[in-house]
Amino acid sequence: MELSEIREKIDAVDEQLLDLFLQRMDLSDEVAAYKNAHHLPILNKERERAILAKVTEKSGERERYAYHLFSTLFELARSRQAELISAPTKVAAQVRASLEAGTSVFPQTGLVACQGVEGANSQVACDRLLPRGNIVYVKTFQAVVSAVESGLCRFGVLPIENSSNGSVRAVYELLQDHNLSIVRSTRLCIRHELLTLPGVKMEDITEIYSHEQAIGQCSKFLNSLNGVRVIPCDNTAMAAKMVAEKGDRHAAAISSHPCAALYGLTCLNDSIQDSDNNYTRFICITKDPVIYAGANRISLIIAFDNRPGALYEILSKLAALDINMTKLESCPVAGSDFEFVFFLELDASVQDPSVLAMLEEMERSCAEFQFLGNYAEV
Ligand SMILES: C=C(O[C@@H]1C=C(C(=O)O)C=C[C@H]1O)C(=O)O
Repeated sequence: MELSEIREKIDAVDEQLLDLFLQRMDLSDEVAAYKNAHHLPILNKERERAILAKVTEKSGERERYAYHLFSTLFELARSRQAELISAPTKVAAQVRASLEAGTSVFPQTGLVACQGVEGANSQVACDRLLPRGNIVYVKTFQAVVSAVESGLCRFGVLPIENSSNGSVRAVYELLQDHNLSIVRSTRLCIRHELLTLPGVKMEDITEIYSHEQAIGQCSKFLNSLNGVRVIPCDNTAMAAKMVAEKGDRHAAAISSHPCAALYGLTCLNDSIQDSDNNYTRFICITKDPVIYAGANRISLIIAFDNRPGALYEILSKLAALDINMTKLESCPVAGSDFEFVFFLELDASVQDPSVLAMLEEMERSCAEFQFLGNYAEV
């Protein structure tokens, strides 16, 4: 048979398939109405198992394809039924409320909580995220969160991931434990310099201070040194400030370029990071779940019940809507028996009703679902 002839036949089968699929979905809608009237649950595992047994028996050597097709049909029927009869989910209701409040333009001014001191990478990020904001410096990531939660600052800026070191776990943990929204993000190219008091030579150094993230990003340089103690501190700019204030000629700081001039230090080596493509993403957080105009990125934290295909179901929904996933990272839950949560980022906007419907479906099917925000990267 010619290819064109075979394809004609496939077209005819597809037409029947589509017709039958729509008929099946109509019947499933009727089942939904019945279940609603009789207070029955949507999922009926026994019925699904019985259908699968019949289908696989009739499909011979192609049983696994038939199994997969019918499992997908059930999944579609159940998600349509949930759409018809379930109350809106918590997150979807909250997102709709944010949208109904009207999307506003990102504010130009306001107090911003920033971890560190002048010259910190977070400060450069603050200037990028809110060029006309007023910075309030605090000591820790937790203090940034508290400043925003208490209303002291309208905004807070935190590092969320680095291209060499991955996610900043401490920040994700704070986002999991507090009800905050991401309203903007930005990406900075980070260079690390080795700063000392003027006149200090490499061989004089016995102690190097910096933030844990920076230490991780300069591991090759640090491993090449002998007899040097590496001491983590709160912030790269604080490390520079400390070396300057102590006046210790055996100490050095891993810090950013502006800190040399800011704290009267000299640069001994102007590029000690493992990779020259070293980027850190920073987020701007608020207390209220606001979605500003131009939002095109969604951040989520989700967890599944431990069952086959759970992650696949989520990914297939994204693929069906042609949504690009820019991040998928699994993170072990501390103190659990190998349970994981997933950090997800999507190129999508909740202004698109099909995206919002998909998030609602995800919320229904996931054991844990946290919507961190829909925002623009600047
Ligand atoms: C359609 C129904 O609801 C769900 C979907 C099923 C299906 O698509 O065949 C089967 C059982 C239920 O989990 C039903 O209960 O019959």
